[in-house]
Amino acid sequence: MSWSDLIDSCGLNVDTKLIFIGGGNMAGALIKGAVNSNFITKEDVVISVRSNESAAKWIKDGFSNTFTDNNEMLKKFPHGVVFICVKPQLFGSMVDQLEEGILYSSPLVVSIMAGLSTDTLAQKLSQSGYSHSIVRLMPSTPCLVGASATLICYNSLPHNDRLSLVTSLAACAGTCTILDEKQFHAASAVAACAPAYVFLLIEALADGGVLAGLPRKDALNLATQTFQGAAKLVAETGKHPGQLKDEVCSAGGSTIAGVRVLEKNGVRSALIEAVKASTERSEEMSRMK
Ligand SMILES: NC(=O)C1=CN([C@@H]2O[C@H](COP(=O)(O)OP(=O)(O)OC[C@H]3O[C@@H](n4cnc5c(N)ncnc54)[C@H](OP(=O)(O)O)[C@@H]3O)[C@@H](O)[C@H]2O)C=CC1
Ligand SMILES: O=C(O)[C@@H]1CCC=N1
Repeated sequence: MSWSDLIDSCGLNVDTKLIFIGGGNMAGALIKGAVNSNFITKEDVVISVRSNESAAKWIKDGFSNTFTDNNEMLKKFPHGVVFICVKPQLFGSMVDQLEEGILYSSPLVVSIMAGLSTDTLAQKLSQSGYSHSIVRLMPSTPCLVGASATLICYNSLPHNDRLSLVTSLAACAGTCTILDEKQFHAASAVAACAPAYVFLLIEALADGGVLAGLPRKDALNLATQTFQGAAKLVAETGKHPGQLKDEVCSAGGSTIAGVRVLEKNGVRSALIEAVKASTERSEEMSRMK
């Protein structure tokens, strides 16, 4: 189903837009992924950014409804589903600059901001006249290629099947998992932060190939395909990754020699600690005012 079919089935006006406050890396991946998968068109999208430079880029990419003034945008499009995509640290000041009651007619507000809880969001957004459900969406940049493990939670179920607007957006960008907000910090670390860990691992694997004499381009292609292949094998066989690792390691062979070095250097522990640190930082951000 496309966005226009969905808004019709939710009883919303045919002109209901997706309004993005913030059009940076994450909103960009989400929007462009959804356009590429034909879930939305560029005309369905309205975006606000802070700088003229960013606005010019969006307009050049064919998103003509781009603004640098949130009040002007929300007055022109008062009935849109609003996605808040600014950095969490800027949320408070962004809302303080909105005119009182300006979100009164929005059918749904969705936050992609890390950390900030639905309670914090609901409390702050009430000054802008918003009093419906708050949905949190935690995508990752692989949205751009339809391969994000996106998370969703909410403080109360949006009425008239409006949650489907968000689950469908997530589903067109990969997988969509609805969970309890209590699990959101940990799940965000594994699903939304960890792509950065994996990019680092791919880069390091390629560096190893270069050290061993491969041309950089070949090393990077091989490392990328290796990660893709290994992830696909886990997903499609359902086998435990430990068993799949054992199936690669021949007795006295070359793989176990490399595995020994990974274990000696604490790669397992480093990943575990990284998830713990990202989870704790997200919890810390939730306490920001
Ligand atoms: N990056 C990621 O992988 C993920 C990020 N997130 C969340 O997404 C949010 C955005 O992150 P990310 O995209 O990486 O950050 P970016 O810095 O790339 O983007 C932030 C955007 O917000 C805009 N902006 C800043 N202030 C305002 C304002 N007052 N009104 C309108 N727009 C404004 C900026 O405009 P300008 O371009 O002009 O500076 C920019 O386009 C964060 O809350 C983050 O927690 C969630 C999941 C994954
Ligand atoms: O680093 C961050 O805070 C955001 C949230 C998840 C991914 N990037």
